[in-house]
Amino acid sequence: MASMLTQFRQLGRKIVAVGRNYRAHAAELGNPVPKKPILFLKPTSSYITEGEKIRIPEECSSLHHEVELGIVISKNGCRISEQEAMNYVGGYVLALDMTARDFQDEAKKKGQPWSLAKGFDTSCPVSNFIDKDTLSDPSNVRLWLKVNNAIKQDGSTSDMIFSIPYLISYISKYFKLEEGDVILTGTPEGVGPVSNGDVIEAGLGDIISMKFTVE
Ligand SMILES: CC(=O)CC(=O)C(=O)O
Ligand SMILES: [Mg+2]
Repeated sequence: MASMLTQFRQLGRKIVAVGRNYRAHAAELGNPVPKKPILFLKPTSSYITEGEKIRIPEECSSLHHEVELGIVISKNGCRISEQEAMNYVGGYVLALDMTARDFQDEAKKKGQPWSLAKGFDTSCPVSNFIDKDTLSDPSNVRLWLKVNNAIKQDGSTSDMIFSIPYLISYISKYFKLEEGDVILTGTPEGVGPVSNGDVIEAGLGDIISMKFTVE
């Protein structure tokens, strides 16, 4: 299991991301609270790990940070029940769902997909793999993020609207989940812009932290 992070990158498995899974984040962007999970995909080419830089996409004028808990799937499954769901979790990663907010706002207005806003190269920085046993209660863990040492996001996964078992079950009704897939579970409030040269530091309680520079 220790090599799972390398493995999921090599497998090139999909990244399924959940939007608006925290009421306060939906409210801060003036979005309604969803009745069902909002899903979108990020390409595996968007992954970066520590040491690599976050690049502002061409013509983007508002690149936002979103800190999220990522679930790493350990085995293939379709139509997984909520009761069985946690048996499909191999571990976790701390992730940033970097978002070109101006692109997303424009896409929303025009009813277009979010692919460019969410899936550009370097839009999915991830931490080292976190073993399942290291995170005993993923439903109640602090998620925090600082920009240039100033705290911007400080939330808890206990505020998720849709639980981890529910998300795994819901997603697997539509997408076959495969070993190495990652589910990004949404961001708490406090999202905001970053600029060239900014240093983003994020953490999951005191279990893991990671640092990325914007360039
Ligand atoms: C408004 C969003 O970008 C949705 C999203 O990604 C989230 O984490 O919430
Ligand atoms: Mg997000």
